[in-house]
Amino acid sequence: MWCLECMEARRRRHDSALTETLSGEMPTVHTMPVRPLMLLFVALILCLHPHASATPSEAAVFAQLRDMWKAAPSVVKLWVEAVDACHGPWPGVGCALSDRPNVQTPCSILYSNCTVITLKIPNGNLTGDIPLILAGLSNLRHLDLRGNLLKGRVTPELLNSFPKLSFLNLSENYFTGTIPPAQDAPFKFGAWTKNCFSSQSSCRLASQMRSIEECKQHTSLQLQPCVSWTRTHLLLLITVVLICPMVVIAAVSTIAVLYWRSRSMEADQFWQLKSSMRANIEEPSQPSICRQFTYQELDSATNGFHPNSLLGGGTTGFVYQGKLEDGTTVAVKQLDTRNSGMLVNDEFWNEVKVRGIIRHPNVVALQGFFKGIGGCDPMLVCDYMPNGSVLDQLLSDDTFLRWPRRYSIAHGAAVGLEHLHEHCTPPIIHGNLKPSNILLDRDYTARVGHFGSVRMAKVSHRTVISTLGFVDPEYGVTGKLTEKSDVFSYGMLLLVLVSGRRMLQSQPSGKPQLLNWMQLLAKAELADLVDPRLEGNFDKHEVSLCAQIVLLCTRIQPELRPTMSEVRRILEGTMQVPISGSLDTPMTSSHTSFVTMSHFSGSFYGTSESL
Ligand SMILES: Nc1ncnc2c1ncn2[C@@H]1O[C@H](COP(=O)(O)OP(=O)(O)OP(=O)(O)O)[C@@H](O)[C@H]1O
Repeated sequence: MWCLECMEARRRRHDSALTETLSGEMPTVHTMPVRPLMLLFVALILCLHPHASATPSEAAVFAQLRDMWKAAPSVVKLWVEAVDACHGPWPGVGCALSDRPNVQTPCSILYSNCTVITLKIPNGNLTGDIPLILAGLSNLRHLDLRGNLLKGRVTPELLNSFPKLSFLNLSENYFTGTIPPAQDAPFKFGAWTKNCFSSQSSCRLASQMRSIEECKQHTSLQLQPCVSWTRTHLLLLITVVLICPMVVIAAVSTIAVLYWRSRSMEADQFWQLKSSMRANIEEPSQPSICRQFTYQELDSATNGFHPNSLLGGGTTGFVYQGKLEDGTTVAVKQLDTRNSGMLVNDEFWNEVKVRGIIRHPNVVALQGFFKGIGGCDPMLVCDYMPNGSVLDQLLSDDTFLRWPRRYSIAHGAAVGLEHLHEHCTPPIIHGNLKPSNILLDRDYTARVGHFGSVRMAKVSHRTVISTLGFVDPEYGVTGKLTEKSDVFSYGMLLLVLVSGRRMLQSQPSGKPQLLNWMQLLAKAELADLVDPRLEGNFDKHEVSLCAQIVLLCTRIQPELRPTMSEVRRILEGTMQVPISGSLDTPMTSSHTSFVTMSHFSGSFYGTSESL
């Protein structure tokens, strides 16, 4: 469009038009007598200044504009093609000298370098978009196209193509889109009224525009739907604005309070736990661990005391295996008060509660009790020992206790008894120590079980004597149980561990073999004493120690028997066996001395007469 050939063609057309004009087609006014002179003058000027006009590019722009808008009843019709835009009487076009572009000047033929600075075509019925070729009027400062039928978008790019524009009047057209933001408009003054520009939100026309209906008639106006702010919306907005912060504040405070309370509860629990621990340590008599069971609990734990749950039984009742609701396996001992002569009174239960807090690796823990309400037998609930009792192990054909395990059981039972005698306040006397009451946990660690029940229940003399062989003969005389009674029983237990089950079997006479073995002990060879099932696989030194402890523990005079801590230390090898001045036979002698190792190297002397 702006090429040189194009402009040259126009130039030629322009020259021919001028020739035509000069040959007589000028308006009537020019047919006056001065006409030849004027034409001659113009021709002379044009000869002198062949380029005395708007710039070639501007001329080309106007040529196109005239082609484009010539149909419209506007000033464009008066643009005479034969005359340059800046020199001819072109209505609506204003020019200035190129070196003084700010001052509009009638660009007479005396001046050559003119440029278009003003274009005013108001109310000219111009249609279509703003022609982009207008950008060719690079010095345009004033553009007035108001009151036409122009439409389309006035984009920032279009406005930027008039870098020198200072006044723009596009009002009373049908432009759409949004009013260009002020920062995008290079001009100082802009007039946009009575168009179809929408507001920034694009939902309605901006102020001072035409009506929407009018715009819709002349344009393809499409507005985005507006959110109409009704009163309800406003109320909602106010509510949200007011309530949201309150809700947030309430939530934050609630969380803070809950957090603070949980922290203080944790602290309370910590101090409660700490003080309860202190109470347990400082007040061992507090029955905090031993709990009272209901009959239903124990009934369902033992599957209704089903025979399949029966573990064994003794003189004071039967023992059942049970499973509590929390999954703990327990041994439930039913106390047969009717047949055993046990007196189970308040004193008994108080004692049970005290015993219930004792926890030691060599003592079977008492977990709880049932008081025997409603004609039901009272019961004691203990830790279940998976490997049963020493009695079970020795009598069983399936299991066989090797010597190291027997020695460790002897040691464990001694430690357990020592704990009851010497570390509990007041000291606890077992009163019924025997192989069925030394129980074995999963690791075959010996645990003293069912301790104290004989003493606590004040059982009849007959009941205790029924465990003949293990009971201190002194008890038969005095009816009084002491720690030394337990020491005697321990001695007998040790004898059983060394010599095996033969001791536990009864003779046809009904007398336990054990008594015979006690008689034999004094004179028997060591090898004869040891359980033949061991087949000689035992530690001779340990067996000797055990034999000496048996003799020490079974002395007829209780005060000459060792304490359980002494027994434990002898077994551990941290204490020598006390040397007596003379040989003291067990059970028979009133002599106060201890036996020596030398007694085991040969024969034992003396007999057990009293049992
Ligand atoms: N806590 C336990 N865990 C596993 N088995 C046990 C437990 N207590 C007892 N038993 C089993 O029950 C058997 C009998 O125990 P119980 O205490 O009734 O015998 P006992 O001492 O002869 O009786 P009593 O003390 O009435 O004379 C034991 O030999 C053992 O097999």
